[in-house]
Amino acid sequence: MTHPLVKATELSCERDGRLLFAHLDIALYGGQMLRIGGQNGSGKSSLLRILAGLLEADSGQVKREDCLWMGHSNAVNGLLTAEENLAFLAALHAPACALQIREALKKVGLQGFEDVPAAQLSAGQQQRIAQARLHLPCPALWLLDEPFTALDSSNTCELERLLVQHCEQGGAVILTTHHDLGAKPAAYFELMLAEQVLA
Ligand SMILES: Nc1ncnc2c1ncn2[C@@H]1O[C@H](COP(=O)(O)OP(=O)(O)OP(=O)(O)O)[C@@H](O)[C@H]1O
Repeated sequence: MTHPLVKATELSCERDGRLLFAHLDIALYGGQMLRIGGQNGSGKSSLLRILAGLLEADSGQVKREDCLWMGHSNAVNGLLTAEENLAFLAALHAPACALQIREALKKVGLQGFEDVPAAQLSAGQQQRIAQARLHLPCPALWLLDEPFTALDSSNTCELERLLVQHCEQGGAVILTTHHDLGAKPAAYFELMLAEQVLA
């Protein structure tokens, strides 16, 4: 193994007077997947946001490579078409040409919807626009917050397959999900957050 794509040391986080986690160490290498689990409000999204650099921990350190972030809200703009949205999201990492964008939309089943404003698409279709980013050139480390929300069973299976393939090709995935994964890479780990209350 070389160096980890993300390494967190001694992380602690408290929100609204509640200790969510403390002294947490995480190191994830290429080829590995980590699922962060736990009940609603246990701190899964908070931890993922800290790993992505979107939220500051109360203590501890995070070192990581560039990452692809997909949050709870899919960052899709209802006024833009599916194609325009994906072009915008792709450009956060590497600009993609029109052909690549159309191919990626096709891979998530949005062929024929390229020119439709996202506001006129269903929640699952909007989620699939965001998911299409995973079919374009992007960083090796993927941080995904509840990526299966609003996806039907066939798209759920397809996304699971894609995540496994990404790990098998040397990428790494950290995700939060309440969904039981049907497909996992060989190097699969789970971190369950438990609710803790400050004394
Ligand atoms: N913006 C915020 N400001 C203050 N507290 C917050 C904020 N967002 C979340 N919290 C608190 O942090 C705690 C953990 O929230 P978080 O969203 O990390 O949990 P979660 O495990 O991802 O929950 P869920 O499964 O419902 O998505 C909750 O008690 C919540 O009230």
